[in-house]
Formats: sequence, C-alpha cells, structure tokens
Amino acid sequence: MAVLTVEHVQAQYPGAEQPVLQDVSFQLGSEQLMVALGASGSGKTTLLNLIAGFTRPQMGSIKLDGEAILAPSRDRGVVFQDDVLLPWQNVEDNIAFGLELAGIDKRTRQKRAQELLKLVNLEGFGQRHIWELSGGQRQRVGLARALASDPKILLMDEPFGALDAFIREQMQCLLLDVWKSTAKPTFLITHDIEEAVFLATDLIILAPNPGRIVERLTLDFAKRYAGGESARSIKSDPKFIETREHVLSRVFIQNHQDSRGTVQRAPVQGEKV
Ligand SMILES: Nc1ncnc2c1ncn2[C@@H]1O[C@H](COP(=O)(O)OP(=O)(O)OP(=O)(O)O)[C@@H](O)[C@H]1O
Repeated sequence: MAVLTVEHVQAQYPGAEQPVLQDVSFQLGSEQLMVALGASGSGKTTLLNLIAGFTRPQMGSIKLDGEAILAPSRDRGVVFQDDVLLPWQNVEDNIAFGLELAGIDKRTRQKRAQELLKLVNLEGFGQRHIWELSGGQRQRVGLARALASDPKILLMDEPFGALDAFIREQMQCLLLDVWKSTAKPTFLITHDIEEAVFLATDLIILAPNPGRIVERLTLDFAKRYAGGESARSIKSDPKFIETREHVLSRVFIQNHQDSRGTVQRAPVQGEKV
C-alpha cells in the first residue's frame, strides 16, 4: 500500500514565468526507497520541501497515509546536506532534541538515542561534542536525529553531497543498512547519478522548465545490497554500468549538454516509461 501519494502537483514561485513543478505524480510504498534525480533547477528541493510540509503546492495533493500534508510534522524525518546540528549540545542530546521538544522524559530520550547510535554505527559517541566528529559522522548523527521520533517516512535532501567519494559510499551503504532494518519508506534527492542508481528501488528523473518527471525506473541494486552483495560488486556489474550510462544520457539530454548528439537510448531493466 502506498504511504505517500503525490498527485498532479504544481508549484510556482511568485514572479516566476513558469511552474517550478508541473503535474508531478507518484506513489511511495513501505518497501521503497525513491530517489529523485535531475539537473540543477529541475525542482528536486522544491518537491522535497512540499513533501516535508515546509511549503504548499498551488495545485494537486500530497498525502501521507491518506492524510493531506499541510505543515511540517514529526511524521516526516528530514536529513539535509548541511547537518544543522546544535554545536552546544553533545551527540546524544542532538539526536534526542526533537524528543525533548515533544516533552519526552530524559530516561526515554537517552534510551532511544543509544538505540539510534547503535543503528548508525556510532556506539560510544553519545557524549562527544559535535565539533569532534568528521563530516560522515555528523551525517550519521543527522540521520539518527531524523529517525528519533520514529517518523512514517524519511526525507533526505542531498545528504551526502558534501562528503568525499570514499566516505560517500560508506554512507550509501549505511543508509541501505538502516533502510533495511527500519523498513522506513525513504525519499532522497541527489545530483549524483551513480548514487541514485545504487540507492533507488524507484528512480524518478526530473527535467527543468517546467520541473516534471520524464522517466521512471524500477531498480534492484539496493535490494541486492540489502541481500548481502557488496557495493563494489554491484557497482562494477555491467548491468549497473549500463543503467548508470542510460540515466546519465537522460540527464544530459535534459540539459542539452550532449553537443555531439551521440547519446544512445538503451533499454534497461525495469524500464516503465
Ligand atoms: N524560494 C524560492 N523563490 C523563488 N524561486 C525559487 C525558490 N526556490 C527555488 N527557486 C527556483 O526554482 C527552481 C528549482 O529550484 P530547486 O532548488 O527546487 O531545484 P533543484 O533541482 O533542487 O536544484 P539544485 O539541484 O540546484 O539544488 C530554480 O530555478 C530556483 O531558482
């Protein structure tokens, strides 16, 4: 059953000549990790902000478990590229910050923070200061914090964009481990094509002017990782490379950057267009 339903959404910023998003529709179910990929300006962050309830669409509807999203809520855990952690609080207090605001008692908060530290492989880091953590560790704290209130859905806006390639892959794997063990439906946006293909069970490709979905793919690489195959083995598989190149060509076509006009339209696994 779909947890998140986005139907015919249109959004336009004041003064803009055309909508930033036009007729965007999709569903996200409980077993899914949806990635939205697209060129800069295709409306990815706008879409995530709408789902988070930070802004409202001009037309269409967005529903979580059948209820319209009208404002931010603890139902939706959000992870940003900039971790926005509180530097004057330690790791444990940062993770439990939302629970404290919700009036949850200290003992319960500490217990939940300990569970989440274990989940994101940061056991023993609870009393550390934020400035003592690496970039990847800070993103783990951000992920743990987003999960603290046991949201219905996890929303991630370029969460690994500031990390170097090696740490980025570690974080992709950690996210898939967390996705597998929590079974949280996840909506993630990224610029990174390899990341999108690796993480997505469902990939939507957005094009700009106006922002719209131009392709949808169902992929199985995340499930293969969750089933025990290594990230390196998956990413070097010819099927993965073929899919990555196909997606790359689609993003290039949108951007009109393929000056040689040599992009081939190869059919790939799970293609639904
Ligand atoms: N608050 C705003 N007011 C007016 N225009 C905005 C606002 N936020 C975004 N835009 C415009 O809407 C378009 C889409 O922006 P958005 O950030 O959603 O795209 P994106 O795909 O996430 O881009 P990027 O990958 O560069 O972050 C851009 O042209 C941007 O300039």
